[in-house]
Amino acid sequence: MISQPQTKYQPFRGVSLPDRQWPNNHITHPPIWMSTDLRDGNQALIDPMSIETKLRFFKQLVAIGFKQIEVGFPSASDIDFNFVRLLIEQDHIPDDVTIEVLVQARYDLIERTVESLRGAKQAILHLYNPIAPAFRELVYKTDKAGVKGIATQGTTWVKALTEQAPEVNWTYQYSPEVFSSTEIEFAKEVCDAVVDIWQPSRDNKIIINLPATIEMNTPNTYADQIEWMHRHLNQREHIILSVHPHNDRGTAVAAAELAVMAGADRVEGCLFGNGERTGNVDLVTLALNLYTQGVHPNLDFSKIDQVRKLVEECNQLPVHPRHPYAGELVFTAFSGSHQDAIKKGLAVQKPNDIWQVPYLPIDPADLGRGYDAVVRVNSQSGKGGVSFLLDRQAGLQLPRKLQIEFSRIVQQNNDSSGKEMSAVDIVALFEATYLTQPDWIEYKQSQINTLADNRQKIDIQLIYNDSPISISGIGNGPIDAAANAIRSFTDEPLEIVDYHEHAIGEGSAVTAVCYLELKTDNNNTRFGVAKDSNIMTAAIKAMLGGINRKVAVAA
Ligand SMILES: CC(=O)SCCNC(=O)CCNC(=O)[C@H](O)C(C)(C)COP(=O)(O)OP(=O)(O)OC[C@H]1O[C@@H](n2cnc3c(N)ncnc32)[C@H](O)[C@@H]1OP(=O)(O)O
Ligand SMILES: CC(C)C(=O)C(=O)O
Repeated sequence: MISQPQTKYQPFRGVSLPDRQWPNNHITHPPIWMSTDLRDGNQALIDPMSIETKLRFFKQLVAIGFKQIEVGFPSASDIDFNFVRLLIEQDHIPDDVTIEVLVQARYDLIERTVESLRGAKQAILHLYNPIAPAFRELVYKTDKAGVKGIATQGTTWVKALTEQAPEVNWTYQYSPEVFSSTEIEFAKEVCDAVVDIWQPSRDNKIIINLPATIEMNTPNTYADQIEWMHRHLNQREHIILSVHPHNDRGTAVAAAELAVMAGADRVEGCLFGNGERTGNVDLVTLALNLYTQGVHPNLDFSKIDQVRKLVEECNQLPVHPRHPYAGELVFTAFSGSHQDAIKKGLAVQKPNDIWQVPYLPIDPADLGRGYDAVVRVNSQSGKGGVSFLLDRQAGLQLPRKLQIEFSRIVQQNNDSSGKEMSAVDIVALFEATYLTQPDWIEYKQSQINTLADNRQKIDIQLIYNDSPISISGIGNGPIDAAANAIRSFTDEPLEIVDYHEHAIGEGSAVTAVCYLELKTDNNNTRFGVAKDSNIMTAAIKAMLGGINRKVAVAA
C-alpha cells in the first residue's frame, strides 16, 4: 500500500441531494425480486453451469418463490441458448414465472436472443450498454452521444425484432451499465431516450435497471442516485425502477435496502451473494432482513440448509460459515455470556410471542434449522452453554451450584484438549463424573416403614467390598432416615445442604433424577447425582454417589 492514497484514488461524490427523502422511509413491503444466479452469478463461476445444473438451480428458484429469473445470455453460448429452449419446450416455466435473458446492443445478438425465446408465454428481454465516462473513453472510444446512440439503436432493434414474435408477452428491460459512476443527468438522458422509443404504458411497463456495476462509495451515495432518478425520470409511472447492486465495498445489502427506501421497486441479485468479483447483492440476506422486521419477503427460505447445499453444489463455491442467516455457525454461540443469555431467552420464549431471544435475530426454526447447533462448547464457554446442552441432549436440569461445579470440570477438559466438546461428549463426561463412579458402596434395595410416632424407618441393603450389608436409620422423613442410616455406616458427617429433583421422560418411561449437595466433612460440599424410576431410590443413590465420589477422589 502507498502512504498517500489520495495520489492514486479519488473519492466518489455522487449526486447532490440535500432534500433527500429516503432516510425517513421504511420498507413496508417486499420489492419485486429478480434472481440473476443463472446469468450474472453463472458468468462469474470458475466452471459455468451445465444445462442440467442450471435446470436444478432454476427449479430451486421457482420453489423459493422467484417470479422473475434471469436464465442466461443465450446469444453468448449454445449452453445458454439450449437451456432457454429446454425451459420453453419442456414446459418448465410456471405460468406465474417470467424468464429473463441478457443481450448486448448488437443486432445479430438480439436476433439470436429473440429466437431463443420463441414460444415462451412471457419473457423479459434485457439489453445493456455501458455509459460511464471511463467506458466511453477507454472501451468504446466514443462520447456521450455515441453510447446514447448504442442504447437507442439497441432498443429500436429489440422493438422491431420482438414484434416479429408476437406469441411472447414481452417486457423490455434496459440497463445503463455502470450507472453507479455515470453523470446522473446523462444517465437520465439515456434512460429517457430508451423509454421514448419503447413507449411503455401502465399495463406494459418498462424495467429501467440502474446497476451499481461497481460499488463506488457508502450505500447512501447509491440511495441518493436512485432517489434522484426516481424523482427525475420521465414517465416514471410507466417504469419499474430496478436496482442491481454489486458488493465491491461489502455494502451491497445496505445499498439495496437504502435504494428501496429511495424508490426502487425491484432488486436483482443472487443467492448468498454470488457474482462477479465480490458478488451481486445477496437476496437471501435481503429477504430475511425484511422478514426479521415483520415483513414477509414472499420468498420461502424455510429449508435454508437445503437451499445452501444446492447452491454450493451448483456454483461449486462454499457459503461462508458466518454468512448471515445461512452460514453453518451463525446460530452457534461458543462464548459463555452469549450461551447464558440464549439459554435464558429460549427458556421463556413462547411459540406465538414476539421473538426476543438475545443474540438470535431470527428463530432458527423458521429457517428449518435446529437448536442443536445454537450452543457449542469450547474453552470460551461457561455454565450456561454446558447446562443448555445437558438439558437438550439428556434432559438433565442441573441446579445452579452444580452447573458451576460441572462447567469447571468441562473447562479443565477443554483446556487440556483445546477442542470443542459435543453435546454427546458433555453428557458422557457428566455421567463419568457423577453417575458411573466405581461402586465403593453399591445400592441394592431398601424399604421404608412409618413408626408409631410417625417417624420413618428405612432398611437399606448395600454391597460393600463384595459383601452384602444391611443398614437402618430413623428420621423425620425418608431422606432424613436414609441419611442417618448411611451416616451410621460410614461414620462420616453427612449433611444435606440442598435437594433438587426432576423427572425425565413421560408415562411409564419416566425417570427421576436427584441432585443432592452434601456436606461430607467440615468445610466442603459435594454433589451426588442419581437416576432411578423411584424418586426415593434416586435420593438414596445420590447420597451414596456423593460419598462414592468423595472416596473416589480421595483414593
Ligand atoms: C456487467 C455485466 O455483467 S454485463 C454482462 C457480461 N456478460 C458476458 O459478457 C457474458 C457473455 N458474453 C459473451 O460470451 C461475449 O461477450 C459475447 C459472445 C456475447 C460477445 O463476444 P464478442 O463478439 O467476442 O465480443 P466481446 O464480448 O469481446 O465484446 C467486445 C465488443 O462488443 C462491444 N460491446 C460490448 N458490450 C456491448 C454492449 N452492451 N452493447 C453493444 N456493444 C457491446 C464492444 O464495444 C466490443 O466491440 P469491438 O469488437 O467493436 O471493439
Ligand atoms: C448487465 C448489468 C445489469 C450488470 O450485470 C451490471 O451492471 O452489473
